Amino acid sequence: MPADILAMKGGAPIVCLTAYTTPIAKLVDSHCDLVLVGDSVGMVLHGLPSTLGVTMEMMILHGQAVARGLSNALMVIDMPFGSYEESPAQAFRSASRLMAETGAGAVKLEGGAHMAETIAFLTARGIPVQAHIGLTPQSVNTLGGYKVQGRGDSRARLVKDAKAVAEAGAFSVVLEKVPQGLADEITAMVAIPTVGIGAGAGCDGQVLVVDDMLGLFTDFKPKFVKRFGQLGQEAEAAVADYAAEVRERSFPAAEHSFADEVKK
Ligand SMILES: Nc1nc(=O)c2c([nH]1)NC[C@@H]1CN(c3ccc(C(=O)N[C@@H](CCC(=O)O)C(=O)O)cc3)CN21
Ligand SMILES: CC(C)C(=O)C(=O)O
Ligand SMILES: [Mg+2]
Repeated sequence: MPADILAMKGGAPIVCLTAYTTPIAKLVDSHCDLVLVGDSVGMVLHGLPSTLGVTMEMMILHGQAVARGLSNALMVIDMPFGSYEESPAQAFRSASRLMAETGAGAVKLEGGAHMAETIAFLTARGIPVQAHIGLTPQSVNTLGGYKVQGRGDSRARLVKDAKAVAEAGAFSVVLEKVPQGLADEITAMVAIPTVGIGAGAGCDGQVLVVDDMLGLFTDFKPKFVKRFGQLGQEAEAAVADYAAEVRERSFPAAEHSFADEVKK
């Protein structure tokens, strides 16, 4: 429940990973407090160039798949670009649909002070909201790239954003690509847990894209990613071995094949 996450403020670090499919949800469920069906799914699984092309239909399909794999962690689902920014009413229609059709326990949306009214509108109507500030990938075109946020002039604005989403009723806030000192300051200041991605070790929790931390990609490694595995390399080596064995007819072996008659 979102209330359990809120209660972890200042306590044991909140563990969060993304998941987009049932098998990965099953794998991460018992280890995580929170599992995020991120709109990063568009870039990670569908080959989109950014998260802007992700649709409600994609989020619902992946949300349903993840829900089938979870029995422990709280499922949070990203609201896709264009599904909530226009008005609180539009956000309620989209968020209620995401929750009703997937069984998610909360939604996440990008934005600070300018989304506070929407966050208050949703929470007042039974929809727990996780906010996401700092580097908000759905705004990549106005931010001018996937850059660190909150240095220099924008520092004070980020502090205001964190306060605004907390006061609006968000049960938690994701801080993405924020300098660690600023993340520490925000964490100390707001009453809700901060979940960092590229925001230092002082946050109340951490989140990563599961494919990144598994090392499934060999071509994408932002500074904030640590590869806890090398699954991409392992997978490629396995595919190469398969191809070689097919070409030399050593696979399939007798043990993978069926006799014409079963011996009595
Ligand atoms: N696989 C994956 N992991 C993510 O963390 C992630 C996604 N996809 N897609 C949605 C957003 C986009 N995010 C991104 C995308 C790119 C960078 C990146 O390229 N960072 C570079 C520097 C780029 C720059 O400064 O312009 C880095 O080294 O951190 C970081 C986060 C985070 N999210
Ligand atoms: C990286 C996390 C915070 C996210 O928003 C996503 O996966 O879409
Ligand atoms: Mg996202």
